[in-house]
Amino acid sequence: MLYIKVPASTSNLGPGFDSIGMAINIYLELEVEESNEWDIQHLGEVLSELSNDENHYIRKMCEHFMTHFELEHKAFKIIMYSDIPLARGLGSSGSALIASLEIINHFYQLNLSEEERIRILSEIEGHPDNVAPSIKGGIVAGYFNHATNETVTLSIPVIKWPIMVVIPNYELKTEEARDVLPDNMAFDEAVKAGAIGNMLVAALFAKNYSILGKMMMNDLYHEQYRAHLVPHFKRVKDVITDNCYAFLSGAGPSIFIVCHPDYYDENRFNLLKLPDCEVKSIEPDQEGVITFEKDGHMLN
Ligand SMILES: Nc1ncnc2c1ncn2[C@@H]1O[C@H](COP(=O)(O)OP(=O)(O)OP(=O)(O)O)[C@@H](O)[C@H]1O
Ligand SMILES: N[C@@H](CCO)C(=O)O
Repeated sequence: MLYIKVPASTSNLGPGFDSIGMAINIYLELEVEESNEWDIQHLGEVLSELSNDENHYIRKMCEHFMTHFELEHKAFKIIMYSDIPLARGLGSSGSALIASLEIINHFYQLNLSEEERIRILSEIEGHPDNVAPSIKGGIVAGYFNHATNETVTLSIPVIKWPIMVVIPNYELKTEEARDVLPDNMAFDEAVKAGAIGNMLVAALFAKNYSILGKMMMNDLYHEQYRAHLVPHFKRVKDVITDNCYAFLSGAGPSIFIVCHPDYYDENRFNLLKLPDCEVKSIEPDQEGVITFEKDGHMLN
């Protein structure tokens, strides 16, 4: 029996659009074995609405990889549990994609390296900021070069201040949140946006979380275009104090909060009063995806 555990991710960290993400301690777990026919079972609430037919994303991606690598098609029995809410900007599709490639890598003994898996999956997603951190763990900066089909990634020290995520009770599909982005950006605006992103990375390495927070809240690439899709974003910004910083997690609608330790309790309490959302205290996941063979079931 193959066991796979994939962390969720928050991407962009504000101005690191499509290129910086962090793995977090919310997980997708799977038990997988070869079978005569496809059989996908969902445990728990989060995945309960998903179909288990041929349109299931993990099945579709496994079949895609079998064709891509010119492999004889196999079927699998999968039992799956997830705490990663779907279409909330916490990388659920990236985690499912990683699980699919882990299955193929294991059962066909492809021995794909970590870098190779990140490259293959970044090409499918179009950007590495969910899959790279969920594979490597921690915060990862990545660049996917569409022209040469290469990916470069490097790890960055994780944030030491407390973090929370506000998860609204509605979905926002990444596709919809990308459709509202502009096709072009003026040169001077792009220079400013890049400088803010550079300062974000410098602040992470310098562990200067006040500057980090300010940079997180100064994104020019995507938040202004997506804000109308996430009414909770303004409500969150209205209740947090000056030492607490908020950015849109991935494509939204979840909102990520990084908070000075002395102000954490007060801010958490205020956020808990907001209607129609869940507030979770979380931590970075430092391990990334885990895959191993085992006897018997762990999920039931
Ligand atoms: N474990 C899973 N099994 C099957 N399909 C999944 C799974 N997780 C996610 N999906 C599919 O991915 C869709 C959500 O993908 P989408 O890219 O819109 O959001 P996200 O990945 O949660 O957010 P973001 O990319 O902004 O971080 C779900 O509606 C579902 O179809
Ligand atoms: N960087 C991506 C993450 C969502 O997959 C975005 O913001 O659209």
